[in-house]
Amino acid sequence: MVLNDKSTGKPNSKRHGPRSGSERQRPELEAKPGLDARMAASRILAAVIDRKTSLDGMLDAEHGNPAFTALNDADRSLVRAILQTALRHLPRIELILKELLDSPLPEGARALHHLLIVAAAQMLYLDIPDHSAVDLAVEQANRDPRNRRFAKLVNAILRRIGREKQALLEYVSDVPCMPDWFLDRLIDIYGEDHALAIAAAQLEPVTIDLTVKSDPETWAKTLGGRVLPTGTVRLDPFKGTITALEGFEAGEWWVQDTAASIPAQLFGSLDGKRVADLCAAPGGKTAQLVLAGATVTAIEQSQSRLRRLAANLERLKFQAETRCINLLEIEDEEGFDAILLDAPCSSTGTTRRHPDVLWTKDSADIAKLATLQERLLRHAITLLKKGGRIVFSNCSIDPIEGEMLIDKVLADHPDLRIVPVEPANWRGLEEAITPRGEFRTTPAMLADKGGLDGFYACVIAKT
Ligand SMILES: C[S@@+](CC[C@H](N)C(=O)[O-])C[C@H]1O[C@@H](n2cnc3c(N)ncnc32)[C@H](O)[C@@H]1O
Repeated sequence: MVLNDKSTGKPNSKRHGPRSGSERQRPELEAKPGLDARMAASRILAAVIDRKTSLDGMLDAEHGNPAFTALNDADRSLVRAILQTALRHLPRIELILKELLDSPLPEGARALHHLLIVAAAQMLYLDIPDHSAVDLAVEQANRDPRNRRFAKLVNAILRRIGREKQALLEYVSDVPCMPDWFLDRLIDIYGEDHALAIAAAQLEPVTIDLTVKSDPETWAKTLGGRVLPTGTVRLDPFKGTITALEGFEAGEWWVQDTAASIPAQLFGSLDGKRVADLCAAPGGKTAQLVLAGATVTAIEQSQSRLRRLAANLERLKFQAETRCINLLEIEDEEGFDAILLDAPCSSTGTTRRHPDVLWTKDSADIAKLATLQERLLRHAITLLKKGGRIVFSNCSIDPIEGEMLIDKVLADHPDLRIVPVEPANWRGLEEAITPRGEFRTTPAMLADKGGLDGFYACVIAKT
C-alpha cells in the first residue's frame, strides 16, 4: 500500500475562476442512470451530518426528502443501502480519505466531502463496480459548481481506493465506528472490551425478528428461522419482502426486535387487567399486551403514528382503545392495573438499524431526553393503582436514561420498589439481567445468535 504516496492529483486551480463559454455548453443535463441516486445520497448525507436531521424521516416513501421521493424503487433501495453503509462506517471512510488526500479538503467543502464519502462507501463496502462509482462521482462533481474544480481530484482519489482497496480496508479495520464522545461514554459505562464489542456489533448485518401470536417453533420451521430465548422467531439471513411471507396477511406475527419484545413480557399474564400503553405507536408492545389478555388503552401523542398503530392492530385482528393525547395530560382516578411506559429516548441501542443516531445526537440531547423521561415516568406513576406494576423501558444504552433515572424516581417514592426479573425465566439471556434485577441488553449480547438491540427495562411495583 502506498498511503503516503502523494500522487493523488491536485485541485485544478485553473478552473477556479469564471467558467468559459465552452464549459457552459457541456451537455450537463444528459440523463445518466444512477446519477440521481448518488446526488440524492450526498444531499441526504449532508442533512444527517451537517444539519443533524434523522434519516428515517428523509427516507419516508411519501413525505421524505424530495430528492429521495423522486426516485424509482430500485434507486430508493440503493440510496438507503449507500446511506446506511456510509453512516455505519463513517470514521473508517473519513480516515481513508484523510490518508489519501495531500492536504485536508478546503474549509467548507462539505459537498465535496459528502460526494467522496458516498462514492467510497460504495467501493469499499458495497458490491458496486468501482468504475461505475468513480464515473458517477466525477460526473456528479462536474455538475455541481461547488465541486467542478475538484473533479480531477475526485477521480484520482477514487481510483486509488479502487486499486488499494484491500490494504485500505485492512488499515482501518480496527477503527471503532462511533464518534469519540460516544465511545468514551461507553468505555466509562461498560469498560473498554464491552464498549468495543458494541462498536463492532453495530457493523454486523441486522436480522429480521418476528413476534408470533403462538407456536414459535412451528413458525420458525415454516419461515426457515430459529427461536431465540425471548420466544422471538429470527430470520437470519433474510432477503426478500416481509409482507410476502406466510402469516403476514393472516396477521399471525409482527416484526419486532427481540430486545424490544422483552418489556411487555415482564408483566406475565395480564388476563382481565386494565393496562395503559403510554407511548404506544407503532404498537409492537400494544399487540403483546393484548395477546397477554389485557384490556389495553394505547396512548400516543402523534396522530400519524397512532394511525400506523391502528393499521397494525387491524392486520393482527387485535383490539385496543386508542387515544391521541399527550400522556402528561391524562388523569385516571380509577388507576390502571398495569402500565407500560416505553419512553421516547436517544435510541442509542438501535444503531445497528439506525446508524444516523450517533451522528445526529450528542450528550446534551441524551441528558434532555432523560429529563423528559423522568417527567413522563413521574406522571405515569400517578396513573397506577396501588398494587399495580409499571414497566419502564427504552432503547437507549445510556444509564442516565435507565438505571440512574429509576434511582432518582425511587428515591422520592417509598411506595415503589423494583421487582427483580427472574434469571431462571430467561435462559440464554442471564448476562442481560443486572444485579438488582433490571433488563439491560446491549448490541454486543447474544452475539452467537446474531445480536440484539440495546434496551433497558425495569419492573416497578406500587404498594
Ligand atoms: C419508543 S416509541 C414507542 C414504541 C412503541 N412502544 C412500540 O413498541 O411500538 C415512543 C413513542 O412515544 C410517543 N410519545 C412521546 N412523547 C409522548 C407523550 N408525552 N405522550 C404520548 N406519547 C408520546 C412518540 O410519538 C413515539 O411514538
